[in-house]
Amino acid sequence: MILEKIHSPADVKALSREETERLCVELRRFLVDQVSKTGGHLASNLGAVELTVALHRVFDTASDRLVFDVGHQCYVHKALTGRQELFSTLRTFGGLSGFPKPYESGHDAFIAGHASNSVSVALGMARARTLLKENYTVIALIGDGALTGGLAYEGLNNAGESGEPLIVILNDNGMSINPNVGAMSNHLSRLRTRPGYYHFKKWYRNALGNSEFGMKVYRFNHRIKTAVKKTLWPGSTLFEDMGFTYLGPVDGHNLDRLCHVLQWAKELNRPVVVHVNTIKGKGYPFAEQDPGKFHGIAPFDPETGLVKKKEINSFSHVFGNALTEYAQRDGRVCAITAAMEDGTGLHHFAKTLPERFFDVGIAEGHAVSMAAGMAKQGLIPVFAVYSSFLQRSYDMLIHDVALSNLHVVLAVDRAGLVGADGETHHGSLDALFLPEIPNMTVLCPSNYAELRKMLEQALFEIEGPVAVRYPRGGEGAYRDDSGSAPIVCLRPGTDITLVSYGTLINNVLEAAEELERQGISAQVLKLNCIAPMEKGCLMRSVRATRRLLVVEDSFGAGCVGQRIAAMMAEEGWAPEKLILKNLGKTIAPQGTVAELQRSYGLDARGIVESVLEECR
Ligand SMILES: Cc1ncc(C[n+]2csc(CCOP(=O)(O)OP(=O)(O)O)c2C)c(N)n1
Ligand SMILES: CC(=O)[C@@H](O)[C@H](O)COP(=O)(O)O
Ligand SMILES: [Mg+2]
Repeated sequence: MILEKIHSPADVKALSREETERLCVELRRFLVDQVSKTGGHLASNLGAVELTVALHRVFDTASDRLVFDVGHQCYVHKALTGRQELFSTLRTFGGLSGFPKPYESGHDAFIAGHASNSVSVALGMARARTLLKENYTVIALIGDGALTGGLAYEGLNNAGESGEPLIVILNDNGMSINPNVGAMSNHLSRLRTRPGYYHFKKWYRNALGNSEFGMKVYRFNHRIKTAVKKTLWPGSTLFEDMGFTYLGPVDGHNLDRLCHVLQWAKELNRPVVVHVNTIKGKGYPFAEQDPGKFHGIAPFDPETGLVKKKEINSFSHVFGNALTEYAQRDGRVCAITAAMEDGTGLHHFAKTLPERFFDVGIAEGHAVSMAAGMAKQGLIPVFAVYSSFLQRSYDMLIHDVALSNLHVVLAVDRAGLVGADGETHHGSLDALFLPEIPNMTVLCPSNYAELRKMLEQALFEIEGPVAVRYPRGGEGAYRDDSGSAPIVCLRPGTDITLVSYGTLINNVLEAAEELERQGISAQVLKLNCIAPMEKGCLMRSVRATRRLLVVEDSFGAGCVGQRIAAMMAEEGWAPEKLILKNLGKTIAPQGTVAELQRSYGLDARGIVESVLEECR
């Protein structure tokens, strides 16, 4: 086994050509084997095997800076940079992250998780290198999906004009999670089919020779070359028009070509785009056939490609089906996704009502502004989006939606702790920033029945912007429809008021039962609506029990508990005891949701312990 002997990129560089080919075969086997046990982002990594090996043959990631976009395709990089043995812990609590983490290794240049920032980060690094008179190469590795995000164009716009030596590698597999969308994707498809251009450039470069003089002539003859190229291949690439040297398209599974083109890009010493064609899922037939399913997959049987755990229903599925039903009832209802059709449960809607389904690419800010335009002209747009990705749209929510009080509906999926994706993906902010937005209503279903009902209210009863937020996964034991009141009392009690919203109410109810066994009578209030907040019921309850505990899986500053406390203070009153259980100032790591809730004391046991500590 060659892979076993790879402990650092130096070992990769020392391999013969034939050994390197074998390494790629072993890496694919390793990926399928490991990810089948832990789950993870398989298809993108399978597609990037040769590209990552080539990067480690040509560059030195200990000093050169390799900036991953999204970072879900970093597994091979991790395996080649001394972290092979940690793969059994991939995406688990305290284990190896599925994304680049500088705290894990100096080879991880920058944190990643959200798409489209790599060119901007890389340009920042390149500027730092130049100003500090240092000498290393900066590389942004961005997928064609991530290239649908507006931020990527801000980076390219600035980088192309800067003249700053920088390499942007475009890993083009025609796929985002679902097939890629948009005009840029079409432009890339056209480029993919003109390999002759790469060969012309290669010939031209070879004709000048590899000497220092030849390279100088190559660099300085840029204009002549461009003129010849324009005659032979009319129509330049967008990248060239933006000031980059464009190399490609290159077969991303041909190691020799990859190493050649990367070396060449390095020597050019200017802004370069290397366009690499890859196949998502390459080498594992199940993933090649269905790259969407293997983009991010739960543990599976490598022999059959079947997921081990039976698929359970989820909030996302219930949302998607309910929205389709409501849209069939009212022709104004439209669905918008930012490249998350499957994850947000919108596939059924997309198939049933394709003319009212809009996948805008990884463009959350655009999605919100487009929804605003739709709402202004009489449609009822629903933007289904993961909580942490909605952070990208903050100003659009205020400027384009809230200021005009437009009826845009946000279906905020993955609200709260999400689990194995970790730091970058937890929805720990939406319960803080959405209620702050003027005119915004924020509804918090605790189960499927409530989600269906609240979505209907959001669409047809409530005016202005409305968010319905729900977590990753499924409902818990609490399945009643608690009714339409903004706050409902689920359990009477006299010693303390326990407050929560969403599925965390399950933990609170469990805690209340345990407290009763221990002689403490806890009143349980469930917030169906966290904005605007209804104060009457809360005030009455806490005035009676004198003690208040609020449980949330959000950051502490500005959380619902703090807002309740502020509201009471405004009334000139405060509870004798106020216990706020949340994520505090910390960024929650990866792990199962149960493990994370345990570690923050947000589970029933943690709630009981806090109450006993404070109330005894
Ligand atoms: C801001 C943001 N929105 C959505 C996502 C979810 N997401 C993760 S990977 C991905 C597709 C990326 O496609 P591409 O960059 O082409 O990489 P590939 O998986 O094809 O290798 C999406 C939509 C994200 N990570 N960040
Ligand atoms: C890399 C990325 O951002 C997505 O693939 C994300 O991991 C999806 O998460 P879910 O598994 O919750 O859909
Ligand atoms: Mg892609």
